Amino acid sequence: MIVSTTSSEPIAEVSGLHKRFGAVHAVNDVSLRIGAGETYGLLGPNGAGKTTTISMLAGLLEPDEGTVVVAGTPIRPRSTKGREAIGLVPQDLAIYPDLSGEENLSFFAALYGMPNREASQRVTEILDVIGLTDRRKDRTSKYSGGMKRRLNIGIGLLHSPRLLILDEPTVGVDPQSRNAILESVEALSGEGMAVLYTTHYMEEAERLCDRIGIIDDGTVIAEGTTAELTASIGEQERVRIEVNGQVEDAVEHIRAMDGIADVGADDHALVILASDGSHHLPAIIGHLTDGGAQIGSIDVTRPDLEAVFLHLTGKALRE
Ligand SMILES: Nc1ncnc2c1ncn2[C@@H]1O[C@H](COP(=O)(O)OP(=O)(O)OP(=O)(O)O)[C@@H](O)[C@H]1O
Repeated sequence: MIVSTTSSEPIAEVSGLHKRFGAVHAVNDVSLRIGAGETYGLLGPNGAGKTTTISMLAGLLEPDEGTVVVAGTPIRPRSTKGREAIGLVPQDLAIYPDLSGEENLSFFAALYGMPNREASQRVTEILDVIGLTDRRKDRTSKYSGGMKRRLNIGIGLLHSPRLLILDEPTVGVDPQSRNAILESVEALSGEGMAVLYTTHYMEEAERLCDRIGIIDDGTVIAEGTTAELTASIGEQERVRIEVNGQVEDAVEHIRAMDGIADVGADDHALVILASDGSHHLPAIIGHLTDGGAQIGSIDVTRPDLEAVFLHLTGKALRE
């Protein structure tokens, strides 16, 4: 298994977590570290153990075994110590439909015991981060599902946690809200927040996460950057070039280039496999056009996290 560690100040340190529900070993020896300013993605299908892991990380569920330390403080379910460092945004919404977005945030700020002046400034900041400033006065019963989800994230951010935990925050939200959520996470990470992001959408993990743990059946089966994970399965980039004219003569020439794994041809196209196929494109195109061929479409397919998951488990990430 690839294991990569963060180089920044560790904010979340999870070691050897186990949780069983009867015969189900929901979380089986999960360890991970997340540094300041780092977004860590826990990527896995439904039922893989993501929610159970973060419930233990946030101190809501007692692990059978293992330890959690956040911002230097051990987290234990029966103690509130260290909780102020954690912002947990669960899948379930906890907002009041009769209150506006702004009133919801102010209500939770008061609940956290924030002095009025500090609260009002923080609420303004949060509305900006989650992109709801212009809708702040509307009752949340009028909000779309995505806007409610964004407000839920805002509530998790009120007390300025060092670690923000988001449990599948974009499931069932409209594209505009989805984008707003991804942009908020990028901005928060840029400001130094550690983020744990669970998802079964590989595009989100690829876009947001500095490192990704792939979880299946309660076990993190691989961990690394997207590039490390895709490289680990030894799959190549596939470059398909549509060509008007003869391609057979070019096949041997391209095959002899350094770094080319294989070349195939049919009547109208060359298919080239290489670990860094796009890097070779200029030389390949130069060779083809010098030989009088006309180039049509060029299509580069890179191995992605879906391919990694399939390779490691024999299953598709999405059902
Ligand atoms: N309270 C519980 N009692 C019994 N089994 C549970 C409980 N919570 C979770 N499980 C089981 O543990 C396993 C992991 O569930 P978990 O919710 O952590 O997965 P997940 O990756 O978050 O998936 P999802 O996206 O569906 O929430 C599943 O088999 C689930 O049915």
